[in-house]
Amino acid sequence: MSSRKVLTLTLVRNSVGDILLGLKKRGFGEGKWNGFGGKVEPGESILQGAARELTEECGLKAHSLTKVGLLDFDFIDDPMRLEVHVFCTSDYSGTVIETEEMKPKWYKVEDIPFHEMWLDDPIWFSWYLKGGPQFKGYFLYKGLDKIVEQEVKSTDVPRETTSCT
Ligand SMILES: COc1nc(N)nc2c1ncn2[C@H]1C[C@H](O)[C@@H](COP(=O)(O)OP(=O)(O)OP(=O)(O)O)O1
Repeated sequence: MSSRKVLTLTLVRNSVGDILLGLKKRGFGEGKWNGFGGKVEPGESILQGAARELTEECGLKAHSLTKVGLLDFDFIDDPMRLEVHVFCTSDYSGTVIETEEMKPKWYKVEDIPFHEMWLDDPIWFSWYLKGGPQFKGYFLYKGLDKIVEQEVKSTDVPRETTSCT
């Protein structure tokens, strides 16, 4: 029987359009640049989980978050599906800090280091960057370094911005 883990992933852009990524220092995805996020904890909503993880991992407080997509990840020989809810925000306060989990850095969009990120990132990132309705992606990994099935498509669900206060 299969099971799933619900996670969040938040992409922050500043007033000049740069993207904040974090170098994961430990655990799953260690050594890769990614947005900020993690598991949704019991008793919190997905939005609350996304806001909490953002603060825990880079110090920023999101005032609102925009849901931009959903990514499902399966892994051959592992019954656990990862359901990753993708958010973005430019509505935040605070100072970016390095934490035990992440080393943050601002990137120009044209300099996003896809060669040091998850293999799926270059496939769905353009759906995030171009705006429009929410996207939905599916990836089947063999190990952590090979994708054997992939699909990203647009949904008819508009992006939705929700206040975090
Ligand atoms: C498999 O492909 C993935 N691609 C991308 N782009 N992002 C992924 C992938 N798998 C997981 N993620 C994201 C989802 C989360 O934002 C993090 C993983 O979070 P983590 O497992 O570290 O969750 P935490 O709750 O922070 O974990 P601990 O508190 O146990 O460290 O990566």
